[in-house]
Amino acid sequence: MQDKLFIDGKWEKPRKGGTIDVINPAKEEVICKAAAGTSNDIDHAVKAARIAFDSGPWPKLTGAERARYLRAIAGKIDERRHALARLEVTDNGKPLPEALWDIDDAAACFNYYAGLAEELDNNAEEPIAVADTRFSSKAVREPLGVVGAITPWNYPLLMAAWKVAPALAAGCTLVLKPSELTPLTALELGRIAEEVDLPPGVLNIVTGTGPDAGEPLTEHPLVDKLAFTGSVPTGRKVMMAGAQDIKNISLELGGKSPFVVFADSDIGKAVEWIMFGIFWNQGQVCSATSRVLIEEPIYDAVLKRLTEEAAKIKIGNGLDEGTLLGPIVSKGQYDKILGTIERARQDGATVAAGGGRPAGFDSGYFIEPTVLTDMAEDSFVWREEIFGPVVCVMPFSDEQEAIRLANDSRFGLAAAVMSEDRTRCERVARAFRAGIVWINCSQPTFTEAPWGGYKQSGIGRELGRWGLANYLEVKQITSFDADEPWGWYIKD
Ligand SMILES: NC(=O)c1ccc[n+]([C@@H]2O[C@H](COP(=O)([O-])OP(=O)(O)OC[C@H]3O[C@@H](n4cnc5c(N)ncnc54)[C@H](O)[C@@H]3O)[C@@H](O)[C@H]2O)c1
Ligand SMILES: NCCCC=O
Ligand code: NA
Repeated sequence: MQDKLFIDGKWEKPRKGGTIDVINPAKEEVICKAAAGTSNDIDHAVKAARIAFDSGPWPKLTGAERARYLRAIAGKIDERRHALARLEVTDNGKPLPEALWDIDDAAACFNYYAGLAEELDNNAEEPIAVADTRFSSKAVREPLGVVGAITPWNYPLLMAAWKVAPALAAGCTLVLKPSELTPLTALELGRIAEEVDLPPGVLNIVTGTGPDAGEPLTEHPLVDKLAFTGSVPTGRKVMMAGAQDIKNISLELGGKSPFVVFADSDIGKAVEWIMFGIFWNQGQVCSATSRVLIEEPIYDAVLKRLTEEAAKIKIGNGLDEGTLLGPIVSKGQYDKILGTIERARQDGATVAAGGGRPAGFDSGYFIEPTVLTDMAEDSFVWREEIFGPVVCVMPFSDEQEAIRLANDSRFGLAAAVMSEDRTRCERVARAFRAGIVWINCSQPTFTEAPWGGYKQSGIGRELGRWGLANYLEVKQITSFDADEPWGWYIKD
């Protein structure tokens, strides 16, 4: 199955017959071969999705009927949570407890959007009061059409769920193109779709590389919407490709999110959340708080404790008991992160903890939890996303300076603030130019709350009711209800 594509309800070999090695990053071993889909496969999948949308039952079902499929998918994910989590660890490298959490979140996401699909039966129509009482008007929400969904490797099944669940709830059909680095759990989603008898063509899954499978999907004229999660450079390409046909686009891109810690914070709590903000998932989190700003009176104490605690994190294969930091997802990302640490050193930064490959690891793309200090505000490491377990720490003198430093970025995905003073937290939260703000914590993510970025971190919001709105068109239906003639040209 892994070397096949899921198109129109059937598993088929890619038309050009190519494969991609799927690698376990903890061992640098090939686990299996996935199908290398290309433009012909994408064309076939998009046409299947188009037919399923234009003449199939899916968009015409009631929300409650679609909800039954979504709940069935959630149930199947839940049934095989252990197998899916282990597969995610083997493909991505993350520690097993994190993978289990992701799988549970993915199931919860399908259940949540099942609820919103049911609600659509009652709230898809909204009466609009218009000024001229001879008319009545209403806004009707309808499924947007065929979606091209492109996902990254950091949360493989969860990022797919964030798109597939709301799109299905809305009545759309999809072609999902998962990351070539971690395609396995997305293929399992295809198997689940088959088991729950999702109508053919409603969900199609085409594995392949960005240029060979992703790009043709973004350029396909029969796709109505592109839903993309990934890096800013690729997001830019997706937007440009979508511009050709004026496709609806939502982008969830990168970040360089700040975490502002005020001097009245508890040192232990601050260090724990700083660590969760950057070492969870090996720092491969779009919203990772990778720039930590600490108020001067506690800077030395926080830094000391942070470097001590970072050095204690248990590194290992994600399947091993007690592992809290697994390998980086791929050789490419591993080299990129080590290269950035080296560049930071050359630019004058101090490596206060970690900074390289941990001792005793012969294979696997492992990097130590790394703490950098003394970097310049305009340095590469302070400004660019690293997407690894590397945190930059800088002192600040007052609230105004903290806000200036926090917002001085082309990104605006997330931000966090810690202080005992709730009024100050609220004030700083409002001052951040970011789509997600955490107070006295960093990273907890809830299916019900909107997710997305300001500035170059993206366009649109996933999750919550905003996530459903991504996949709905709004139609105005206005009726002239008066008995008298209109009387503009014909007066009698
Ligand atoms: N904002 C969020 O919610 C969020 C979530 C996860 C990851 N991210 C971001 O994703 C990035 C890491 O993920 P990545 O390395 O997989 O990103 P990426 O941009 O390299 O790849 C993302 C996806 O796009 C595909 N792709 C590559 N080139 C393409 C092209 N020309 N046309 C169409 N598709 C193409 C890839 O195959 C992959 O499926 C980070 O920058 C991270 O911040 C953001
Ligand atoms: N907690 C999930 C974050 C998704 C972005 O990378
Ligand atoms: Na992999």
